[in-house]
Amino acid sequence: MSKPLIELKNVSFQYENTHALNNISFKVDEGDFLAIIGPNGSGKSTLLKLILGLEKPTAGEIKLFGLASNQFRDRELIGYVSQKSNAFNSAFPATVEEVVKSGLVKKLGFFKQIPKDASKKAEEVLKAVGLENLAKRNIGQLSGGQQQRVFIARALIAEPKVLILDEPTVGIDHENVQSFYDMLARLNREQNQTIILVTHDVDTVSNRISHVACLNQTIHFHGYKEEFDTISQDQIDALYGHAVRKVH
Ligand SMILES: Nc1ncnc2c1ncn2[C@@H]1O[C@H](COP(=O)(O)OP(=O)(O)OP(=O)(O)O)[C@@H](O)[C@H]1O
Repeated sequence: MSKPLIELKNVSFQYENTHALNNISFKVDEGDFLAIIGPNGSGKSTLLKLILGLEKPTAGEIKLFGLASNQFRDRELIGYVSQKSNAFNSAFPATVEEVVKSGLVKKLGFFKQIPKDASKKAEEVLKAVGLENLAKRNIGQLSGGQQQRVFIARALIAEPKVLILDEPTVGIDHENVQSFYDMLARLNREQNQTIILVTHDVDTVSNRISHVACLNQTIHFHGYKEEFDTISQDQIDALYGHAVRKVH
């Protein structure tokens, strides 16, 4: 069997005054679409920071592509889109295509030339996120939801094995949230793109994901989405208050 792409074993993390994560263990295999859910302050962003190597665990072990996190060098294999990406004003002087191509800089290094087939690759990833007709448009003239798709395309052009998204639908209206998650589900299904998604939209996203992790300092549930469906709303309320709604 192939190695998990990401594996956490008994990971804990402490900020100076806050014990943010306690004894977290789970793994992500190729092709998984994992939603991490939990109330505000439950440690979701901290967990992503640890996976991205921006913070080191206080205890426990993180393995990326079978290697201990501190020995892992191919950081471009992990694409990341933060929750505040969609913040260009209408005068920002770059086209959608240019923003997407800038995603190659991380992969190639700052001084390498952008390859000749970059435009073709940009076209492919823009198609994957459903924005092929907006390549020449100024980025600032796109809606928040469209800008967020551009940032996903920008991450995808570097061909990451894992795509990590931190609350990507913040500020996007309900209708566009649906089609945004459809787009992610297509990437996962048709291109076997492994996705880790931090979200509060568990009801909207639940029929598109393969796994769920419920986090509140520690992992209260991790498993297949079908198992998650068997947990009652009362049990979820006990853990999260009313922060998480499950709708079948
Ligand atoms: N840089 C920091 N220094 C000290 N404490 C921090 C820092 N960042 C986060 N914390 C604390 O760690 C805990 C977890 O925060 P984190 O941002 O990971 O939660 P979250 O689940 O992502 O929250 P939200 O849903 O509000 O984004 C919180 O108690 C928070 O106040």
